[in-house]
Amino acid sequence: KNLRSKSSSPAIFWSGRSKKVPIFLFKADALGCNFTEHKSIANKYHMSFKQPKGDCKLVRTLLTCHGFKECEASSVNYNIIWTGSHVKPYFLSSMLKFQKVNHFPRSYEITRKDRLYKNIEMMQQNKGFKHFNFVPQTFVLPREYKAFLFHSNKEKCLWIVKPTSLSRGRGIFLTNSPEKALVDDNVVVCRYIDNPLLINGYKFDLRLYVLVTSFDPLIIYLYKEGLTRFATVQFNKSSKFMGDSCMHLTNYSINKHSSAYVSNNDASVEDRGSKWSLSGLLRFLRENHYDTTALMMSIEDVIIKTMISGEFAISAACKAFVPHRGNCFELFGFDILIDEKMKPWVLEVNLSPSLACDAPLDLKIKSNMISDLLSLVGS
Ligand SMILES: Nc1ncnc2c1ncn2[C@@H]1O[C@H](COP(=O)(O)OP(=O)(O)OP(=O)(O)O)[C@@H](O)[C@H]1O
Repeated sequence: KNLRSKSSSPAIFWSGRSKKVPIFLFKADALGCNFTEHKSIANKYHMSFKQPKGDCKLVRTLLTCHGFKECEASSVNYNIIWTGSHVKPYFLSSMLKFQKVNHFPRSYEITRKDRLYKNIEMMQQNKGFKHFNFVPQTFVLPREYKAFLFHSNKEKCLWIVKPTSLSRGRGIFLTNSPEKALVDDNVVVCRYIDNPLLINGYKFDLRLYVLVTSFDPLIIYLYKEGLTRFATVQFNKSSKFMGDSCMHLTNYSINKHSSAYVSNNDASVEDRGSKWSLSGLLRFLRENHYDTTALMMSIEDVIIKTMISGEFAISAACKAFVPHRGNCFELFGFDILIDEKMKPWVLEVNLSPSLACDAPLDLKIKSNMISDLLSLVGS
């Protein structure tokens, strides 16, 4: 019902979740349309830096450039639905063989912080802790406050508290006193990784793009390029600096407000300023004698294991609601922290990772990535 309630603009519809998320349906004009010319399109944007605004703008622009037309949400004659959130089961079950939607049912099993940890914890119990020890220990408060107190009293350490209802670093704080983690809001509290790998003294994390085209069998693609996001204050693990979010959080949305944020207006330079590309980072690490092949192998390993932890629930939901094997695909944004022992930690898996292009480097990486994704999904 909600999916079909019209908004003021005829082509944009709203799904009925707490956050209002636009849903776009597209129809291919030309049969056999593909995205093999995506590089020239990406370059065109790059050169003129015609910045697509908002997440769906990039997808919409790429699709319209390739002959797709946005169609009425009431249309049953569409090729692809692109939406920021899940679509309802009844909608999925009406899909025809050639139609695609950019989410799997129940993929929140890996994109919700609490569900992700519970699923990984289950794998730790069933398959051996050491094989699935790549997500920081997590408690959901107030529900698990007792268990949290028990663990935090056993071993003194730093915890990072994150409100479940907020994103982009909002409301996050560090604490070494467990009772301070109990606030009015529902939160997840995670063991703080206090030995991050540093570059020039700064903490960073990775945003990697992972496409799943099937959960049964599991088919995962890791995009070759990604983003490296730096904190803007040099790292110091002393509890004196616990309150400095520009030291401990690497979110762009937090650090962009810092006077120390260095933006990079040249997309051909990939290791300058507060945001680098993944390849810029790997080049820097290689030059400094780190084993980047081993690092990427362990990153692939944790990505695959993360997907395996949600595989059972998601493929069961697919069996129940998705009529054809190729109807669903999904792009996930993995946030990965590397510690000083070169061990990757999965901090979070983002549903509908941001496709906003605030800098030329974002545009270059994200437009190429989305073009490749659409080519792959459409082939
Ligand atoms: N367990 C941890 N140990 C060390 N640093 C962490 C940990 N968890 C989060 N961080 C830092 O805090 C930042 C924000 O955390 P996280 O991405 O989980 O929160 P968020 O506000 O939900 O962000 P997003 O907008 O990506 O959803 C991360 O980018 C990372 O720099």
